[in-house]
Amino acid sequence: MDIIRVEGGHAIEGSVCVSGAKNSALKLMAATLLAPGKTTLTNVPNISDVHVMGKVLKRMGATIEVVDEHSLVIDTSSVDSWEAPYELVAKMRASTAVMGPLLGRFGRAKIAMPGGCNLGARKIDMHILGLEALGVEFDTDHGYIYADASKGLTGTSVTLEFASVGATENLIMAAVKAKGETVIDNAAREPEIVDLANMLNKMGAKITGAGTPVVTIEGVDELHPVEHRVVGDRIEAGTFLVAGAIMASEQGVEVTGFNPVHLGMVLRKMELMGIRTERTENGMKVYRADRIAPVDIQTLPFPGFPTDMQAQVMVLSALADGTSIITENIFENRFMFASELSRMGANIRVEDHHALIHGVDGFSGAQVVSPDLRGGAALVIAGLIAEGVTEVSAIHHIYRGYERFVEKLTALGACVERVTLPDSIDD
Ligand SMILES: CC(=O)N[C@H]1[C@@H](OP(=O)(O)OP(=O)(O)OC[C@H]2O[C@@H](n3ccc(=O)[nH]c3=O)[C@H](O)[C@@H]2O)O[C@H](CO)[C@@H](O)[C@@H]1O
Ligand SMILES: C=C(OP(=O)(O)O)C(=O)O
Repeated sequence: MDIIRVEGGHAIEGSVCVSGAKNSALKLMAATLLAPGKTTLTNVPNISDVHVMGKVLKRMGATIEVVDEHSLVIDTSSVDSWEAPYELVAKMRASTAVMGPLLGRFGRAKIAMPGGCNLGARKIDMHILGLEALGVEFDTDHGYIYADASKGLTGTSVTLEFASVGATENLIMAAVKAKGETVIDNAAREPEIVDLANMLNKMGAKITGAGTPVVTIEGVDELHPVEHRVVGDRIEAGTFLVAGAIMASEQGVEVTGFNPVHLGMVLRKMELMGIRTERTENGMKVYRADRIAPVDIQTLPFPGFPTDMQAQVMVLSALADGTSIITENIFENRFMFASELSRMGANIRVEDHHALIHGVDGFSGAQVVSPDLRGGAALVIAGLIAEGVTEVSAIHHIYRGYERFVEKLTALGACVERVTLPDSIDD
């Protein structure tokens, strides 16, 4: 079993460059299915979720050439299967992003039903309702969804009940090949959706309005392969900014490789907490806060505060002078992290989707378990300032979305290592 061991109390400084965004790269990889031929993706993060999406595409008959650690050439010309199997969907829910492209190109898809995960039920009913409006017929059998668009996809108007990222993406990727115009109202506006639309437009799609609540897609007959660079990971950037806010030396920590505009609400809340950040030529610099002010945050779809930054910012609020309140509106079960942070001395009371966080003077190192991807990363960050040693287990969650997390922190001067523990005699 591998764990991440952190010795607290070492200041960090210097510059860290974030990788390409997981939440964009996965969808861009799925979108290559729409353009038979070789699409080149650069700035692809080397993380386990990307490896899983690679396996999904290869199972369908795609070939993937790894040009270098961050560049992939994906050839989808010989794809001859339309199935995302259970063992891969169970590993990564974002495998469902192949549904829209498969329907767009082949008119059919067989996708294992994703089921819930440690964040909540995570249904895909909105994906299905939207695709049905485009003319897709659905059937479910033995845990699989069978989607059939053999009668063709026809442009339509879809109003999403909630601005779902995944539903918006699947609808866009199907609608690019539909006959006529599709309008998605109450579309999600995340920067990763804009990245997807940009790549699809380069491929020949006609999408306007991505990044606004109304996305319009004029269907086309064919898409062609392109070269595209994955947008920088705003959530990884935010994670390192939080690390700097609690442990930077006087020089501060610079985070590069992302667009600060994508972190607008996070930076605003950090400012309200008394954390000083400044724009640099290539990103943002953050300085350690002597005193952190309590804050009131609620997670919302972009441009609201991202749920994927909730755990990291809870670390800051747990050290504030006063009581903060964090409301989680996106996932019903995203406070598992709070009880792990409490093992390190945090004072947090969770009631439904609200967390009341009474600031404490410091954390004490402890053995804790990553409850999920962002919670795991946040525990490592908390360990940077904790007194003594923190050992974080279940770190496979962290490696789903953070490339070289330990190495990047170590390069900043943190005392962090990945350790393989011998099997216990009880195993
Ligand atoms: C791989 C990826 O890009 N993941 C991101 C994506 O997840 P994902 O695309 O799954 O998130 P959604 O925006 O779709 O989901 C938000 C909420 O809507 C619910 N819902 C969604 C679809 C549906 O058909 N029915 C339904 O009830 C979900 O259970 C959840 O409670 O956006 C989330 C919200 O910004 C981020 O936290 C995830 O990191
Ligand atoms: C929730 C996340 O991802 P996923 O949707 O892949 O589980 C995340 O990136 O924090």
